[in-house]
Amino acid sequence: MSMPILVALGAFALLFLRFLFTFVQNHRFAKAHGCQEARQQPQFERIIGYDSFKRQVAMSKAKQILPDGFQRFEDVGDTFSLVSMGRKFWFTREPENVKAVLATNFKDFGIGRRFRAMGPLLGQGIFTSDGALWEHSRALVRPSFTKSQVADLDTFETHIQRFIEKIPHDYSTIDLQALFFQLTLDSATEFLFGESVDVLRSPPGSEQQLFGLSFDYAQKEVTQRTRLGPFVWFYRNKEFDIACKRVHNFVDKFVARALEYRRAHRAGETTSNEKEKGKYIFANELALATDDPMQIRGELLNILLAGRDTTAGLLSNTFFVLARRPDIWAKLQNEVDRLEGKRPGYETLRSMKYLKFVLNESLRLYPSVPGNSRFANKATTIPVGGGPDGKSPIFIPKGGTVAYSTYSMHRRKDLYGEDAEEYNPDRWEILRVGWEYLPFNGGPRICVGQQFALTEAGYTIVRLLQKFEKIESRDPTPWLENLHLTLSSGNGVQVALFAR
Ligand code: HEM
Repeated sequence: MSMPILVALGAFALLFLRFLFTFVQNHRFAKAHGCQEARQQPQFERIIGYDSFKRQVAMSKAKQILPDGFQRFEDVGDTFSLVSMGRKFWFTREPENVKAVLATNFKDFGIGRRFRAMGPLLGQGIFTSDGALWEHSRALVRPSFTKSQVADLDTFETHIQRFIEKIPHDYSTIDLQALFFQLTLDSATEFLFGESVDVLRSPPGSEQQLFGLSFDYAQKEVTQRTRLGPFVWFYRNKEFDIACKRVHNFVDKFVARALEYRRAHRAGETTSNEKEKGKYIFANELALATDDPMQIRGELLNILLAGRDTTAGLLSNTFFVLARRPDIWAKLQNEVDRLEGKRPGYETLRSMKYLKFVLNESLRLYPSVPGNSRFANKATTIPVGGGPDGKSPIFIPKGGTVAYSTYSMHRRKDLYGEDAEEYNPDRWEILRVGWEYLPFNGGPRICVGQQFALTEAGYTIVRLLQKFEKIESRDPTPWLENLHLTLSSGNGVQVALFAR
């Protein structure tokens, strides 16, 4: 036998032995933990699982990924496995499983190769990193989200006024969703960079507008890159590269300013930038903690991505419903009118009960992040879903993916009652929730911007209801999903608003 054949046979034998060893080890581990198999999504075959991939693509085109996923849970069970493009997934909408993945067994799971798809746009930062890098990012970013920093409503008011100026006074139709995305870009950049890109006012073709368009484009491409998995290495798109470059060049000016702030701060000087504004600037605070320009840029873009579309989606989905539900609009207006036209502060917003119910209910039926997944770093388990009664733990091998659907969990009738799919803010009068309600995630990676988002969304709703008497839907179609990394309304929010 020739040498190359001997080497090949040796390698094959080693691989086989390794496979056998892992198989026996996994089997023992699963048995010791009382694990049983999860239910299986019926499939044509479970080796490649092409049917599953095809269904996903078709549902995405029809804007039906979320209802289709919900129906699968209804048909197969609250936890099931399926194979798609050669990879096995465990899908779940069981609060106990989600809690295990995000909190109890947090160290057993990671975010996988998020950086691979998102790195070219976002770089390394809190959202794209794992392990020690993530811990470092989280520690860097966390102090910037205290109450005093997220409650800068004076600055936000200027953006709201620019937003209101864009609403026609002749009752003609406007897509509020497009405006909400501009509003949240303006306010997020103000908080992060110390200077808003002001897309609500900047002229077409301006540097600010180009930044907004490039960021939007690159973000959509990131969704596409995420779907491609390891095949992303073979995927080239020049426009994406140009968009990333534009975004980086734009942000780097603010990074340089922040580093100048650091130098001045250390020298005991005040920069003209800080003197002028005298306000909290996230980039500057980061620069006090690190002088690495790539890390500052990365964290800024990570937070822009995590915070901007999510809040715009929440506002859009809420106004989509409000335009069709005069009863809810009237109740909300009743509460808003108790302010007698005054601008609400942070504490006032927190005390507005019905406003809170409306936000809770929007995030229940239309969670801005409707699904997510985690990847096992080592052999582990999730507590329920195995065996014929679905009560046994399930074994998850190293590299296995657990995908959880917040959208489907939030619509379970056994958790929320027979009217689970109805928009009813009043349910929050008595509803007490734990892991079955998870719009902001849970465990160590819980959303850092939760209070920021709820304050901004609540303030926007109050100011719009103070300005407008009535809202009218100009779109007869039912709600459809617009699902990229986050969720918004597929047909936008086509309405007319009637000033008081
Ligand atoms: C309605 C609005 C929002 C919703 C529903 C929301 C939801 C979420 C969810 C579900 C996650 C977990 C993602 C994951 O682990 O894969 C998350 C993470 C995060 N969110 Fe939010 N978010 C919102 C607004 C914001 C805002 C306004 C900011 C900042 C200004 C923000 C900053 C972050 C950051 C930095 C993370 C990553 C945390 C980490 O990995 O440690 N979010 N958010």
